[in-house]
Amino acid sequence: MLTFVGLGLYDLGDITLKGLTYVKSADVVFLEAYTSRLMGTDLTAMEVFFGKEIRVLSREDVEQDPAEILERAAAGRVAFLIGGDPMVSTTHADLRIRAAAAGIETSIIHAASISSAVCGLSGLQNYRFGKSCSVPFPAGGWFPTTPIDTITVNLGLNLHTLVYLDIQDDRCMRIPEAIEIIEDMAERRGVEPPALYVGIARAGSEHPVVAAGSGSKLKETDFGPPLHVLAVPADLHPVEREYLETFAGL
Ligand SMILES: C[S@@+](CC[C@H](N)C(=O)[O-])C[C@H]1O[C@@H](n2cnc3c(N)ncnc32)[C@H](O)[C@@H]1O
Repeated sequence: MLTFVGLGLYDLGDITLKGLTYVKSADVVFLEAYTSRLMGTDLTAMEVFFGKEIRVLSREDVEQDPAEILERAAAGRVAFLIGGDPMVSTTHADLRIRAAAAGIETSIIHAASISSAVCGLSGLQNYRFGKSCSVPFPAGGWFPTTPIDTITVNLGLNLHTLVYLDIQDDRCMRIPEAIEIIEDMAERRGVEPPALYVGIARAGSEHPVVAAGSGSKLKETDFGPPLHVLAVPADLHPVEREYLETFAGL
């Protein structure tokens, strides 16, 4: 049995009761911390909380060589832990398909996702979002411009864009850096950079920071520690504008 268990957004209080019950009954517990991360806890605290040893998996373990996960799931109850909701902006659909092809029973225990938390914290209406995108750290000569293309297409359709920020082993991208990169991409593509952003830090924590404004304003805003995410709004509905004025300093 392979169960994908969402951990929610910030700390150990965010897993659902269903998720907690399953993890406590699991024979093996795996954690992937490369698509998202709970910044309000750490591995040791998680092991104590669940009363289980947790094996941390790399992207290669999951996407290229999942044989061990599948073998353990064929023999017993495996909990596969993922930040947020397990199938939102991850590639774990592939692992679930592989498990099904191997005759292994699978299930998903959902949890809060950044994709819905952004709507609550910003007031941007969820049905007005277009395709989302991710801003990666530039590496060597590699400087993709896909995010600005996605934002530009969405703005042309009057749709909001959710912009995920890169997570690496030793660093998580912050809002000011992401805006700098998006503006650089816009210049390379010869398009106008977004006039308005909403930046959100530590959704799910007691004190998330939410700020709306121009690129130059948000680059000067102190959002505190990661995780950070951005939204690029399309034309604001009057209620969206009022919400941002009330809760995000627009
Ligand atoms: C690739 S998405 C994975 C989404 C996850 N499966 C979910 O449902 O929430 C991860 C990105 O979302 C953003 N993110 C996730 N959790 C966050 C949080 N609590 N606060 C702010 N941004 C967050 C960060 O930009 C992070 O790099």
